Amino acid sequence: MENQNVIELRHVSKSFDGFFIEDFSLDVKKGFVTGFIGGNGVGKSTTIKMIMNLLQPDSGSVSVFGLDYENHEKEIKQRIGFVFDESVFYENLTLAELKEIVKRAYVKWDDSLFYDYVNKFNLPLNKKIKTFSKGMAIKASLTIALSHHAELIVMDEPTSGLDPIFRRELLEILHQLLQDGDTTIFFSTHITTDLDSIADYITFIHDGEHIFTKDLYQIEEEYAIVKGGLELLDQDTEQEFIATRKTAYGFEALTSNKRKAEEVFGEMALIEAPTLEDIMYYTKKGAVPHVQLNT
Ligand SMILES: Nc1ncnc2c1ncn2[C@@H]1O[C@H](COP(=O)(O)OP(=O)(O)OP(=O)(O)O)[C@@H](O)[C@H]1O
Repeated sequence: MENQNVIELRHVSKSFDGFFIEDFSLDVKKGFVTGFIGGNGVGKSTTIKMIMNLLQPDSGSVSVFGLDYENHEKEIKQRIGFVFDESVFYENLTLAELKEIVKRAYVKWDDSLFYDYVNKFNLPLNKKIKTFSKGMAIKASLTIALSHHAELIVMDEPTSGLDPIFRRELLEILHQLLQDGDTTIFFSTHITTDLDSIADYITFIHDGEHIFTKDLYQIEEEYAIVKGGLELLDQDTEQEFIATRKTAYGFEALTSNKRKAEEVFGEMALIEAPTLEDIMYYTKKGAVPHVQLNT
């Protein structure tokens, strides 16, 4: 049977001075959208660079389409469209000139698709790329990435620096790509609300550690924000929470065991669905176990 994971990281470690990813494993499922979330400096770009072979792990393995980079780099790169935040384009070129260079690298390059996106994004073909605004540069990067019928689209914060209208357009384009069949999309973002409408799975990384990959439904089933009076808190009940925030009026806390919280607190507390931002916020605060946030 064909492997249903397009990306597999196995026990990957990578360290920089003062930062490390250790024993990081990850599966990205074929044909789905996986949103990659986490705070600033937790290792998202580093992970994406390892997926793209722009950085090599110190140990562990990375495979894409079931292939390793050591023996299959060309084949893997043919099948990926990559969009990233930093401009590594040849900035003195125009988009038309850049296209002529890039198209030679891709067997499945499609000029008509390229011009469709250029028109859709209203991009100038004959202006130097260095004169592009940040949004235009991301649109240009996206245009290049989408013009060679890639099976996997990897994007490092594609929506950062984009206005809300284009962000919505981008999500629509991604929806269309998905309808065409087997395309897999993996992208990092800080704008977690973008994920509600498009992501099937969420991968959450914190301080170089893979906290979870879950589908949105599973997150809703397992995680909850619990709100109640301070009298409900004691050592035992607090153990249930990832982190607790106390105010003069009561507490608010995140649990990853919603059912247990319902059993323990019943009608005495409010039990609500958390946002992805809530999960990120409390996980960061709870990195020291059972931390109390007195605000
Ligand atoms: N080439 C490098 N040399 C040294 N340190 C690096 C290098 N690349 C990344 N780092 C460090 O690794 C850590 C993780 O960085 P990374 O860019 O992966 O985070 P991120 O999750 O993408 O953050 P952000 O959301 O802010 O872009 C940071 O502390 C960063 O300074």
